[in-house]
Order: sequence, then structure tokens, then C-alpha cells
Amino acid sequence: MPVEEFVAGWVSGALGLVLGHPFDTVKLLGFFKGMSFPIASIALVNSVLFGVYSNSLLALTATSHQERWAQPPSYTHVFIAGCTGGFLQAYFLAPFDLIKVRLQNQTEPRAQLGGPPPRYRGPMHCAASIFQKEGPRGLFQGAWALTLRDTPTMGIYFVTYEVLCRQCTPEGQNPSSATVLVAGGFAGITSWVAATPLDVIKSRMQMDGLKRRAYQGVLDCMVSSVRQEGLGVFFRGITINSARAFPVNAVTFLSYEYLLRWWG
Ligand SMILES: C[N+](C)(C)CCCC[C@H](N)C(=O)O
Repeated sequence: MPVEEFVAGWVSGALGLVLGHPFDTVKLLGFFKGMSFPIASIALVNSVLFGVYSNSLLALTATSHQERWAQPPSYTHVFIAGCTGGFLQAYFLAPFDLIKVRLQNQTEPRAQLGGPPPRYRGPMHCAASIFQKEGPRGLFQGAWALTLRDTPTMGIYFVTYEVLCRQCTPEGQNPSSATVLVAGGFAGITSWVAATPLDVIKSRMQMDGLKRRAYQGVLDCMVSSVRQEGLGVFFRGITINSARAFPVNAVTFLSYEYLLRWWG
């Protein structure tokens, strides 16, 4: 199994993430909180995404990444491979994303002298206390909503990238850096716009039981959120998600493509 894709995904994901983190946190007030942890985790998660995506395409079309611009795979194959990558990475992402959301939502001012200590002192403490209270399953709270969010939208992500690259590149040639940046940026925006409704639900499931009442499941969370806040609830954070998505995914795809070209 070719491994370059895993390594390229690893590095490119980390680079994209550093750029996007302030955007990611601004919607929750607490700027650089929890930065070191996602950098380490994105490496793993992005390598699973790109590695599985590329190896699924290899299985479906029998073309390796070196041959892919000369013999482009069909969009159906790109979509299926993207969904497969999205589905599998969701399980790696779930515990890390849970911890990120829990820490970012911890916006109470730092414990003052004599005041109560914060619930979580950092990512490791957060992971350990969830594990102690609820066991390993606790670390996967919200994982189902995350899987529903990422499986189709990662298909959309790679299809958008491919469509835009092919549109701007003469047949059989490698896309230029500018094309990769723009196509990667728009792939990020399109998939985040599609993912935002389930992103809202996913975060609520991850915070469930901590601040508010327990939901029965994903559907119950959707229905009661809409009842209480109207349909607009599904578009919460869509602007900040899109603003973040462009630079993050432009850099992710550019570094991914360059690393792969560099390795031949
Ligand atoms: C599928 N979904 C839209 C959720 C994410 C697509 C882009 C993933 C990228 N690592 C980022 O953080 O932007």
C-alpha cells in the first residue's frame, strides 16, 4: 500500500491547521486555547483521510497518484473514495474533536484565587477525566453525528477540488500552484457549507449533559434545536467556517500536492 499519501496528508493537514486555528476558536471566544493538541491530532487524522482516499482511488481505478492527472478518475470514483476517507477519519477525529470542543467551550474566566478550579485543566486532563467517568466510550461522544457530517461532505470536498483543478488545467497536465490553492480553498468552503448543519448538531451532542439537558440522539437534538431556535440554527457559524476553510484547505492541498510531486 503506497504510504506517501499518508505522510503527505500528515504534514499538509498540520500546516493547514496552524493557519485555521484562530478562526476555529474565535466563534467560541478563547483564541489560542487548545492549540498544541489539535496540531498533533490533525497529523494523524489528515493522514488517514488522504491515505485512505488515495488508496481507495487506487483500488477503484487502478491508477496511482503519479498517473492521476494524466488519467483522471471519474467523479463518481472520486466521490466514493472521498466518502470512504471521510468515514474512516471520523473515528480517528472523534476523541480529539470532542476534547477540542469541550476545552473551547470552557470559557469561564481562569479560576481566581479561592474560586473553583476549571473542570478541565488541559487536553490530557480532559481526556483522562472523560475516560475515568465514562470509560473509553465516553471519548466517542458525538462520534455518530461527526460521521454523518464527514462522510458525504468529504466526498463533496474531493469532487470540488477535482472539478476546479480540471477546469483550470490543460488536459493531461499537472495543475499550477495558483489552481491548487484556489481549488483547495473552494473545496474547503463548499464542504464546510454542506457540513455546517451537522456541525452544529455534532457540537451539541459533544457538550450534551454538561450544560444542558440530555438529547435522545442526533434526530432528537435536531428537532429540539429547530423547535427552540428555528431553522437558522443549522447555519450557525457558517461564515466563520467558510472564512477559515479557504486558507486552511488551500494550504493543505498545496502542501499535499507538492510533497507528492517532490517524492515523485
Ligand atoms: C468535511 N468537513 C467539511 C467537515 C471538513 C473538510 C475539510 C477538512 C479540513 N481539515 C478542515 O479542517 O477544514
